Amino acid sequence: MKQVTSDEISKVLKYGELIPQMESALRKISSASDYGIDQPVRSVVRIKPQEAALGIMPVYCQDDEILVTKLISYFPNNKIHPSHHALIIAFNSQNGVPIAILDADVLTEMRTAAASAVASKYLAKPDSKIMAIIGSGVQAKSHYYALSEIFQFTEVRVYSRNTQTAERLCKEIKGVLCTSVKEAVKDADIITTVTSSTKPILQQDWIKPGVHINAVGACLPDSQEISSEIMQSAVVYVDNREAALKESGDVILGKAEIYAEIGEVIAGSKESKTSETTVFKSLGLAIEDAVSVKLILEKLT
Ligand SMILES: NC(=O)C1=CN([C@@H]2O[C@H](COP(=O)(O)OP(=O)(O)OC[C@H]3O[C@@H](n4cnc5c(N)ncnc54)[C@H](O)[C@@H]3O)[C@@H](O)[C@H]2O)C=CC1
Ligand SMILES: O=C([O-])C1=[NH+]CCC1
Repeated sequence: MKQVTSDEISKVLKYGELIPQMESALRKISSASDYGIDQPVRSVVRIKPQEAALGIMPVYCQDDEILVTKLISYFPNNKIHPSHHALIIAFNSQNGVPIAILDADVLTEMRTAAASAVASKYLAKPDSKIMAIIGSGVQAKSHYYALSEIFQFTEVRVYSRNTQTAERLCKEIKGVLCTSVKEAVKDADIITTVTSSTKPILQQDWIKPGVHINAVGACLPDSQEISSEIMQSAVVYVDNREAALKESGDVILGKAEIYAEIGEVIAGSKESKTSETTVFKSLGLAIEDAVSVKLILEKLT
């Protein structure tokens, strides 16, 4: 069985190729049976003393002949180690023989940002110039690079609870360090929330009408990143309805109505309402991991 490290993945996985794969995966999952996809909503084990979780994410896709499962741990209070650790096992979809085990940290970082880039392509205004990133961890950085493949930003603003990592990120991406969420999001065209906050950090009064928001954190039913007021007034898109209704505190506690899955917009069966305030609630799907694995294994062989 092949072993693939995150270093190898960093070398071969490029947003230019990953973003189109994510677009295709998101379209397919919204018509899952047409592509022979079996993807249950992930199982999540809660580790209460550490306010942590372990997710198990299997998927089979007949169309792409892929069968994988990801295991991902989420320990948001980690100080020395990163907050997420992921492994993927890929099986031969004809005979079930394991073919590869992948360190999936970089993969998760990149495919999540690539999915937000796809959502932003459809839901944000094409001439979006100002991006605000809330959070300064792994996903903050990857979202800057992935969205920059689609948009020509003239200003990227960063606010985070951790000033040190926010400063470091700003230095790398030539971003503007902000001292509050309110300051960061003022007049922003695209806002990406990538925090481990469990309480809403983004308020309606601070945002420009017509902004597009990628709500990427708060992937548990008792966590929120976006205020209920925004969730109830914006047009809400999700990666997967079933998952959002089970896993997203922003949807469940925010009492949001889901307008569409992003895959329905890609397929043309639902509108991309770019003139309105839009939220893409991302939870992360096993099919996103699966198509990334396929791309990586093709590159490595
Ligand atoms: N939707 C998806 O597919 C995925 C979602 N995620 C989620 O995205 C979020 C970010 O993930 P990573 O970047 O890997 O985590 P990370 O641990 O590297 O970074 C979290 C960041 O949030 C900041 N933060 C925490 N509370 C904050 C607050 N109240 N205000 C401002 N900043 C705050 C921290 O300072 C840190 O910079 C997590 O909630 C994670 O579970 C992660 C992977 C996939
Ligand atoms: O899809 C994913 O890998 C994750 N979603 C939330 C935390 C990790």
